[in-house]
Amino acid sequence: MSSISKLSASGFANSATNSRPTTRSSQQPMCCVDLRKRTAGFGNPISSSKLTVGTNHPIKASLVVRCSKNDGNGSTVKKTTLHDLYEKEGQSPWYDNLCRPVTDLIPLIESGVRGVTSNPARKMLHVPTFCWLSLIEQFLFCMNTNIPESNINFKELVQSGKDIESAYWELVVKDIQDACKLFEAIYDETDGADGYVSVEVSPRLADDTENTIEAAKWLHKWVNRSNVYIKIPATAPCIPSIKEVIALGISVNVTLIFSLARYEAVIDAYLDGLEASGLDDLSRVTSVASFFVSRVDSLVDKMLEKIGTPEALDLRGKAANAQAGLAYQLYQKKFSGPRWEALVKKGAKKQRLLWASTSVKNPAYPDTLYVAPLIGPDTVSTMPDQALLAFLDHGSVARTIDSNVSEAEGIYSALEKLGIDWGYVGSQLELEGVDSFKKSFDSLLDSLQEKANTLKLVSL
Ligand SMILES: O=C(CO)[C@@H](O)[C@H](O)[C@H](O)[C@H](O)COP(=O)(O)O
Repeated sequence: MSSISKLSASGFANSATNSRPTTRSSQQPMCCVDLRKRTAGFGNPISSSKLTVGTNHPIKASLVVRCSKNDGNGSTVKKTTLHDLYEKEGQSPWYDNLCRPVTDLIPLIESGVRGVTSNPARKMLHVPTFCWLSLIEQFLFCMNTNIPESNINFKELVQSGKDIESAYWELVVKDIQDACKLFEAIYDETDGADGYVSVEVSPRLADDTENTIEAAKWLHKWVNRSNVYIKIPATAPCIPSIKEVIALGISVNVTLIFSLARYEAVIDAYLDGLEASGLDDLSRVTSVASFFVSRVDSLVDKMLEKIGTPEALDLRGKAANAQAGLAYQLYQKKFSGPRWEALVKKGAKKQRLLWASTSVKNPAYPDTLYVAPLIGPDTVSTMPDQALLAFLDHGSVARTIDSNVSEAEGIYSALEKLGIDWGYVGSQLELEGVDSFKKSFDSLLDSLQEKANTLKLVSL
């Protein structure tokens, strides 16, 4: 058996024996409200059945169609593996692609999606034929193809003299607010534990402690929704920003975490922030720690191939999930004991681990490799289109995240013995992650500027 098929057959995709007994497994899906009513007030709601950039996109289209089949249009909503994931195992499936129009999220929510993450950046899929489009790219695509692009009139913004970055934020904030409205029911039903929409501060601030704090305050105030997560990267300069922002009572999605050492610093920043906050009730300040998975394998696999021994080659495709398993152990350790119990008395909620970068980059690997082996209570898995589609189609739901801790420990130290420096892996991926987010952000602003120049010329 190849190392890869072994992985799915046993390894971290092991079927678990320690499933959490659930009190909700026999209930209906949590969010059965008529979500279409929630789009009232969007100004210019765009029907999800209409031809849009979202549904022009092949995988996104299949996902929306797949989920729409689940929409009983008034009749009972069918249960999916996403509902099972939450109800039986306590993991929240989120959608890693806040899309335009946000009404495309409705069938996904009805199919069990419980939150959404968004990126300012273009995310190149490591498959040569297409890429995901960021919100702004979708916006530009709509403008260029005469599809109603937004309720915000970009032309008017430009003509009123708005600079491009301000116009960018106007567009993004409106989408985030609309998406927040769609997830409000889940947020309310779970008393603020779930149903979040994330929006990231400018990636240009990743090495700027003070301005990240200011940007988070400004964005939080502007979006003005209880269920928004302000995304802050886990770079060394932003660790103190996270503490400060949490202390101010702002909920945070800490992103770009690639190593156990940095993850521990992130948890400490959350705990320090809660302790420093003057709030009597901490129940409304929540956080997720976004631990990236597939990118770890992409880098470590290359290093293993360079080493080239049979032992090294056999460890390909295993580093990311082994490290993630150990992160879950750390999570359990840090959110227990006297320090944590003191915060619980004031209503504090655990900072949930969120698995990000869950799409498979090596087509030889099983398509649910970064979802199925990482299932555990009080976690979130944010899945882009193809991972979500794969999991809906043939995902198996069982607690796997701690079903074989000693195997995870064994793999982690075997990799170390082979010369894989986990410190290097973490810092290299962080560097690449921050850099690519910055570059994409800059190129998006350039594209918007180009569009603005054309509009100005047209209006002269
Ligand atoms: O919000 C988050 C994590 O906080 C996610 O959107 C996260 O940025 C994405 O999962 C990653 O950027 C996707 O990474 P990848 O699949 O391109 O490696």
